[in-house]
Amino acid sequence: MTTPLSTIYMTQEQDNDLRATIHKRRQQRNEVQDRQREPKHAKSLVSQATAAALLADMANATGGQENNERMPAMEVGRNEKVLEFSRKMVIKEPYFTLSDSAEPTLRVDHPSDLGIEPFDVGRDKGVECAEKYKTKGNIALRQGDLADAYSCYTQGLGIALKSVGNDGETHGLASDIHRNRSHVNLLLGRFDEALADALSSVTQKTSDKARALDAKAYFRAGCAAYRLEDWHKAKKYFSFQQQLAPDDRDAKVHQRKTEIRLREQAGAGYRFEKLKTSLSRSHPRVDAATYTGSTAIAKTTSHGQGLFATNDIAKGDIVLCEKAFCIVWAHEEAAWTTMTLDARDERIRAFPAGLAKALVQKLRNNSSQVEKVQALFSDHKGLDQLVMSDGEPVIDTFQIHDIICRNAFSPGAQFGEEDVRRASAGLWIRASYMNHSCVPNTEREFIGDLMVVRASRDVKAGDEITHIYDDSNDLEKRAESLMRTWGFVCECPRCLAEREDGKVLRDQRRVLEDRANALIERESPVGASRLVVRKAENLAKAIEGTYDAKRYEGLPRPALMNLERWLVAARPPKSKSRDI
Ligand SMILES: C[S@@+](CC[C@H](N)C(=O)[O-])C[C@H]1O[C@@H](n2cnc3c(N)ncnc32)[C@H](O)[C@@H]1O
Repeated sequence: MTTPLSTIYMTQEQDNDLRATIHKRRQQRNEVQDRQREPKHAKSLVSQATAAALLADMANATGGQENNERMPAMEVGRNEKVLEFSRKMVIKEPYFTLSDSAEPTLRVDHPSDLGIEPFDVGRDKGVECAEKYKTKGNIALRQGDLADAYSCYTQGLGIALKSVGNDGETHGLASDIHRNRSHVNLLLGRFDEALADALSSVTQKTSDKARALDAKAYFRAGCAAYRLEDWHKAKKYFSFQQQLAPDDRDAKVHQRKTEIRLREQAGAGYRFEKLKTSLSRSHPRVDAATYTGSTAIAKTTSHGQGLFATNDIAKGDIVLCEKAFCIVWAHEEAAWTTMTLDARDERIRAFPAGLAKALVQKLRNNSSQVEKVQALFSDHKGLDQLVMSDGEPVIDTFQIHDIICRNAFSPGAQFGEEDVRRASAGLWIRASYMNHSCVPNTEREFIGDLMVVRASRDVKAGDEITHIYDDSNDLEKRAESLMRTWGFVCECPRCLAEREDGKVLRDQRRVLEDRANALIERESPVGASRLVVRKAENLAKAIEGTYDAKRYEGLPRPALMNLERWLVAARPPKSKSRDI
């Protein structure tokens, strides 16, 4: 990435302040940790516990607050209320604890530790009960309460499915609920289940009504597959929809869109200009497929896995185009940076916590996507296969933290100013396999969340595809950043040559480069006087002189690049030079 995502440079004073705060917090937490907690058994709470009562109870038990004072609803991140007071919560192995600022807190270690008491629809049994849940779900959906709608449909479905086979009516009811829940799942971003629900709802009956409902189900299946970027499946389901509802315009539009995605996936047909014009602050994500190009993931000799060219790629050609797996833009509500102190090396780093949250949520919602993220490089090994618990994938958030630190990219400030506190960050899975080189063979640009990687020189089949993680010309700064953010020492030919130069020569080159940059900034190349051009030429010669011809054979001379560009623009064409 051009700007390392998780490296922040602070003054010594800021660093000390932050460390002091963290150590104070740790101490406070250690002090309160030994205080007696009030463990309570779940059963003693559940019977009468609404969230409000539970929280008030907790406040009394731990904080000694007044009876009428209620704890605020549990906070996650920034004042985000996740417990609703209208619902009954059940907490497995509940216990109260004190936060690091000694506030009474309810501790839940995993989302599956928190259950929501089912809605009660009265004494009805069987089909009537399922019907009531369906109606309640429909009302919740109309009111935009997706969580309640989901919960009602799920309960209704559980009952309806048990009655399948007894009579056709009940089967129809299960289909209806599956179809409705598929819609809710699409809205909730739960695409795996949306797809499964949609397909389960298909009746294959031949009445007009049944065909219309099946068309709707296939539409939802197509949309879910589209969002999972499974274009072949999406095309199949949209075509089933079209067969059942030939006049449906939506089906045609989606079918056409999916065909465009398939062409993009095959590498024939990105319309970059159109994609650029489709972007805005409110629509910062492109509707496009990923093209993995002539690339394959394989083991490198010394730095884990890498990306390799499977064909020759000419300079300027596309190596790969990848849509972000998950991205949070700086201007979005979800953007949020935290400072983390890594216990492994005691370093403080800025971390895109908003991206971590969005990624964990996406994975929890779609277990089919978990393993390809877990397979990405991280120091904290975590889980290497999908583990399910209570129907949900287990996500090791420490592993996700590490994966983000090592693999996330910054797509640049495409929609306004950014700073370290609110910076755009995303995860591109295929591109994550590209290792670093200070003499890379690719360069990249972003169109919204589409990363376009092109060859910056000719690449031969079998070559490793690399990009530059930190493009500083200063060896020390670059090495520090590569170690701090990605944990390795670069052994590329450029680093070896610069190390061999020694500090004195490198410093000398840097002074000359600074002078060259100052000249470039001061003087426009257009109409520059001969004196200034001569000065620039002398500087270029001096910089060139710091590069040992043998040591730098075949290597770029980055300290010269800006000045050379300036000289090309400044040197007057031959016809004019006669006039001077
Ligand atoms: C984004 S991942 C690259 C893919 C990774 N090699 C893998 O096995 O999946 C970044 C990590 O790869 C390793 N890496 C990348 N470039 C390297 C290089 N030039 N030399 C040594 N290790 C490198 C470092 O461990 C770094 O943290």
